[in-house]
Amino acid sequence: MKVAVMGAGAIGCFYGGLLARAGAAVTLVGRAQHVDAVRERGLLVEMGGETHVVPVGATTSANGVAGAELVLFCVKSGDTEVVGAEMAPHLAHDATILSFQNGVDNAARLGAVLGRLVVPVAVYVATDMAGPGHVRHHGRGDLLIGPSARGAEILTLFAAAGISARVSEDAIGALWGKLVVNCAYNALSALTRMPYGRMIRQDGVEAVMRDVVAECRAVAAASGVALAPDILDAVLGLAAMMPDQFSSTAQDLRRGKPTEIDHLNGFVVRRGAELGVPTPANRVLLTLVKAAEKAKEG
Ligand SMILES: NC(=O)C1=CN([C@@H]2O[C@H](COP(=O)(O)OP(=O)(O)OC[C@H]3O[C@@H](n4cnc5c(N)ncnc54)[C@H](OP(=O)(O)O)[C@@H]3O)[C@@H](O)[C@H]2O)C=CC1
Ligand SMILES: CC(C)(CO)C(=O)C(=O)O
Repeated sequence: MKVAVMGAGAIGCFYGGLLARAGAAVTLVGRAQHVDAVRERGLLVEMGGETHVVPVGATTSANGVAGAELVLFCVKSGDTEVVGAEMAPHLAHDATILSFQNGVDNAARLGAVLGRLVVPVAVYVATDMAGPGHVRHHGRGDLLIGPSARGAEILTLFAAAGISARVSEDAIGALWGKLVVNCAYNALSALTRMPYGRMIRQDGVEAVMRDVVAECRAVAAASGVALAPDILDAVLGLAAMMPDQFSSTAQDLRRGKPTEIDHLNGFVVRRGAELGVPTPANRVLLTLVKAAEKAKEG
């Protein structure tokens, strides 16, 4: 299967790199600094104490998706519409498009831009970019993929690359579960500039997290989504599992990059307003992160 990765960052380089290493024909579409490095010496995939040098196609142009049967869509949530529109004219009519993004509505939003089905994927991994064309794996890697006509073929491709994946009717439900975790941790870690272990021990923080989760539950229920009954325990337990982790929102803010907060707490606030469900705790976190994004602009 010919594969294209739209958005060669931490997620795109990791999964694109694993597929290419297993022999798939992969093209990464990314920014010039990554594309230049990959063309010069291959993609570096650092995992399990080893660094693999993976030869893989790379381009800065959205026409890199042309002819791909499978497209992994890996840009941040705020870029979905713009990047979707860039790649739309180049897509094969029968390409299968997988949204490898956090947030619960990226596949639907991209599908609206492209006028076709986009398959949601819940991505359970921790990766980051260590430098140009150099991705680093920190844990997990398994995928829950929504149904598509090519589901079996995709699983075979991923299995050959050592990627653990399964097809599920409930990928969106799984993304809601991730959303609740993100709503509870991302903004608070960004605003306190603390990793989860320290953050949750601060006075009042756990109580705020409980309020955030309760609001997410109410919005999910009003949306017809049943979250796991033990979601609160799972959320609170994550701090002990990842005590040194800073949220991606904290990392984005520190680097002066736009965060995905509009698609995390922001999504819950918007959906709550549509459904008449109050979301004051999520709204405060959203407002403070949006204001903090502006702080660097002076
Ligand atoms: N990293 C992780 O461990 C996990 C991430 N996710 C989710 O995966 C998604 C992707 O995250 P992640 O990979 O970390 O993000 P990154 O920012 O590392 O990767 C996205 C890349 O796409 C690039 N890009 C944006 N627009 C274009 C364009 N028009 N043409 C070419 N390249 C473009 C970005 O460049 P630029 O920054 O210059 O715009 C960036 O390099 C997010 O929704 C995230 O929440 C989910 C699970 C874990
Ligand atoms: C799971 C969590 C909260 C881990 O940091 C994450 O997805 C993020 O930082 O965006």
